[in-house]
Amino acid sequence: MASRKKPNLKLHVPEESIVPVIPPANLDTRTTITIGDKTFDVEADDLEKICDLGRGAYGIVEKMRHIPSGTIMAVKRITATVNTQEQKRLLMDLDISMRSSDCLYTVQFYGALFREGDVWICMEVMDTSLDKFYAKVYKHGKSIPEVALA
Ligand SMILES: Nc1ncnc2c1ncn2[C@@H]1O[C@H](COP(=O)(O)OP(=O)(O)OP(=O)(O)O)[C@@H](O)[C@H]1O
Repeated sequence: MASRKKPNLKLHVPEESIVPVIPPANLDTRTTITIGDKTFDVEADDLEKICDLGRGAYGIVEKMRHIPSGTIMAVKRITATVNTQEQKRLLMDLDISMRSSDCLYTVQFYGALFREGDVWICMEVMDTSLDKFYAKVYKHGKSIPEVALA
């Protein structure tokens, strides 16, 4: 069998861009968001749903407009029940979002807030996601290069 050269799929993330962030112990019903040079307060009541973006194992993701500023964002809504496993999962999700907020290869995390027991994670909207894009690529008989997938 011919030997295949292993592709270099390592992503190079500069050390200084990895900033450890501790998830907030008390999420509030509002959060302060900074996008570029604009900073504003976001309250769940100021967010209106535009459409559904998708559904994950622990929450639904919706495209929303922050009415006062006109900012469009993706909001992942996770129902916080008393189930500790779910709480853990939720905090892990938040933690990952926050930790990776400076990574070039992930969406920008804007902030999180509590809404009637649910946690809303606000983030940058992607043009598409791998699950949707992959289906299009496959339909056209194409493939995604491994380096892009990595
Ligand atoms: N920032 C975003 N912009 C656009 N679409 C998004 C965004 N985040 C999630 N989605 C869409 O919503 C779907 C569900 O997202 P979610 O993060 O909940 O999925 P998951 O990682 O597959 O699930 P889970 O983390 O619950 O196991 C995604 O597959 C994607 O299609």
